[in-house]
Amino acid sequence: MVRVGIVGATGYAGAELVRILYGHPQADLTIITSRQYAGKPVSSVYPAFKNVIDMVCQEFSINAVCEQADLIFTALPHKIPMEIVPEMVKNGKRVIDLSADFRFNDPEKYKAVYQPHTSEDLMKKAVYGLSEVYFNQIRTTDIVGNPGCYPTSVLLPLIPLIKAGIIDTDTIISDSKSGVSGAGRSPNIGSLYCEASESFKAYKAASHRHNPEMNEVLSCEAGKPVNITFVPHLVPMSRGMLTTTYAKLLQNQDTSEILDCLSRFYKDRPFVRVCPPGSVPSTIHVRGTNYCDIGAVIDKSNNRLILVSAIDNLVKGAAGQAVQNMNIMLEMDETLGLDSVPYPL
Ligand SMILES: NC(=O)C1=CN([C@@H]2O[C@H](COP(=O)(O)OP(=O)(O)OC[C@H]3O[C@@H](n4cnc5c(N)ncnc54)[C@H](OP(=O)(O)O)[C@@H]3O)[C@@H](O)[C@H]2O)C=CC1
Ligand SMILES: CC(=O)N[C@@H](CCC(=O)OP(=O)(O)O)C(=O)O
Repeated sequence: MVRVGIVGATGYAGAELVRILYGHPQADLTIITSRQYAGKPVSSVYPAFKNVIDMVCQEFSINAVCEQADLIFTALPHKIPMEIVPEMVKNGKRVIDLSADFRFNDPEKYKAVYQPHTSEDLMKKAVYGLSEVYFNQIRTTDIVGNPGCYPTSVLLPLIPLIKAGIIDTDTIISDSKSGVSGAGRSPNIGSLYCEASESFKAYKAASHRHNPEMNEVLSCEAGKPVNITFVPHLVPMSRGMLTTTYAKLLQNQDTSEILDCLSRFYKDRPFVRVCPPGSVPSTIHVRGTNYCDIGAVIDKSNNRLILVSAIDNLVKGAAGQAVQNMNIMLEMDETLGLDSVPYPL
């Protein structure tokens, strides 16, 4: 059993961590923190947990968290984890951070998107937690920068094909649609029912903060600079993310060669499911699960590949992938705590 703690347990990603870790057979959830709900049971914030998880939230303190947990999840807004995670690591703790603070390798890139980093050394040591791709590095690290939800859905279909030299990396366009929980639980006008329901909008076209995160990883995998065009959209559903990616093929491959390449790359990875020829994924089929479903179609008239990937932004896009990373770090079965049977609809 490993003692685990969650800092920021009452946000959407934190609550999803509570749900998954509470049911994890090898994790003992010992401490959950929140400033607003300190002293209150998490079930008073999320009534679905009533009589199941009535654990009380504590005020955050480094000492309390380090005393009570050996592996810590931080599910806080960007820019806060870099102030507290170094102290946790100094105390010998292993940390999985869900924010962007430990995702980048290059401090200048982090600074360009967020602000100057206050813990550059640790940032450089951290491993990017895209579980299927960085499995071996995750096993031995003390600090994981869990990927953003959009990057997870964009990178998983692209990386095998880039590594195989199948697509022209100068022609990549990704178009993602996210459920509203992607914006977190803090009140903001864009998440209001009247603003988000019965509407479907693009935002931050070619200027979203996840674009540099994707570019850094893709450039590293391609061994040359890759700059993709990325446009996120908000769709009126609470959770789920669908990404459609377009890229020119370098040769005249057919769909079965693309699907074979993806299937080979992910053959030992239980959470990536490659769709059969002629079908593409839907968010409903991954809802509440840690799966990333991927489908491929070729537009023969343009020799253009179309990849469609679906994840649940709160699970594979955040808490589920974080627990998958914990399993990998602790050399446990990757699927522990994440293997419940998906809802059929
Ligand atoms: N939502 C999603 O789909 C995804 C989220 N993430 C990342 O996960 C992290 C959490 O996101 P999400 O759950 O959506 O956000 P929420 O806004 O829903 O939750 C944020 C949490 O952090 C706590 N918090 C807020 N401000 C502070 C502060 N100044 N100091 C300490 N604690 C604070 C809040 O609790 P309290 O105010 O009570 O302390 C709350 O528990 C973010 O870094 C986000 O980028 C990553 C991928 C997907
Ligand atoms: C729908 C929506 O608003 N999504 C968020 C991104 C989701 C996310 O949590 O990304 P980080 O982990 O990098 O914060 C946004 O566009 O800002």
